[in-house]
Amino acid sequence: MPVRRAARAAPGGQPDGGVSSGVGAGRRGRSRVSELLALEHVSKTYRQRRRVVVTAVDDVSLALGPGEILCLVGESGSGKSTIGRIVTGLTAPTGGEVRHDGRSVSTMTRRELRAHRLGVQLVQQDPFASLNPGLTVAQTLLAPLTRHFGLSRAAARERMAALLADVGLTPPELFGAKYPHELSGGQRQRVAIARSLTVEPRVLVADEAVSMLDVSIRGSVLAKLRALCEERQVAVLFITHDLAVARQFGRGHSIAVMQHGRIVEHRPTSDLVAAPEHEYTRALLAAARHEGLRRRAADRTTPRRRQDEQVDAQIGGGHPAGTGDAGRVQ
Ligand SMILES: Nc1ncnc2c1ncn2[C@@H]1O[C@H](COP(=O)(O)OP(=O)(O)OP(=O)(O)O)[C@@H](O)[C@H]1O
Repeated sequence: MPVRRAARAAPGGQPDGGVSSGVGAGRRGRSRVSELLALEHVSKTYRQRRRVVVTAVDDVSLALGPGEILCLVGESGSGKSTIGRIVTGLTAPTGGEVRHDGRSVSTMTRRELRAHRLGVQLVQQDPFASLNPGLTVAQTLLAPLTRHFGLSRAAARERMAALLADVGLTPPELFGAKYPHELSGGQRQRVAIARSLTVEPRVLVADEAVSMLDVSIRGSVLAKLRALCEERQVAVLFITHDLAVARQFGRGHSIAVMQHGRIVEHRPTSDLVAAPEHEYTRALLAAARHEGLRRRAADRTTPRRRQDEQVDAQIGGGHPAGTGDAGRVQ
């Protein structure tokens, strides 16, 4: 199926009218001065006993510039995580090319590959599974700081305290001494975000990074993540099955919708939400609206706080970088 030509959101959120997914995206991506990371006609098939079992990703092209957010949305099994794994270098594509700073990952030396993998960090769905249960928060954060940057113990501790403050976990002495099981889900995910930032990545792949969190704290974690990435000009590939979350997190940037391993629509967030062009996008939007109405109705019958509105306010409220809900620990 041909992929639509689509305008992309440039850093800062202004669509530049170019093509960023599907046929032609790579050509344009190569000419972009600000291209940081790009997939060009990437495919991934999984085989079993030499037989093709599934085409998880089929001819996908996309590009990310510094500080740019691209939300990848689609139903379960559409290939989102496979793209995330390809971008982070955890999975090799079976076709196409991945470029970092204009260099093809497939031709990189071992040293360059190491730098590529450090520069593209993954924040996963389950922070419990991604944090070592036997290490305190301080041990988790100090290791990369001393190992990769060769910082002295004192300098690493100072940097760790700043990172914990950045994700709203203060005082650092209190949180540094805790093990993952002594933290709430929201706190664990903040530690996972802080850890991914220790190596000063240029790209973050957030794969369903908040979907296990209670809706009441989801917004604050997303607001924190967005503010940090804006402040550091880190590009984000934000993977989610939830179009409502993508709409909020990707405001001013762009959304790519995936179905059966292909990107069927990739446009600036506001345009895609206001006038979806693909039938599948329209179905996703209708489902998101239905879910929103259902939650609001449930809120009216429950004297609890209106969580959806709270999430909207937290995500859309434009917390100043580095503040957000700092000091209000979830
Ligand atoms: N290691 C693997 N071996 C074989 N098939 C795989 C493997 N990993 C993924 N797949 C298949 O590839 C397809 C895409 O999977 P992927 O995890 O990328 O989808 P997804 O959109 O991220 O789904 P979800 O939202 O449920 O995580 C699915 O059909 C899945 O079963």
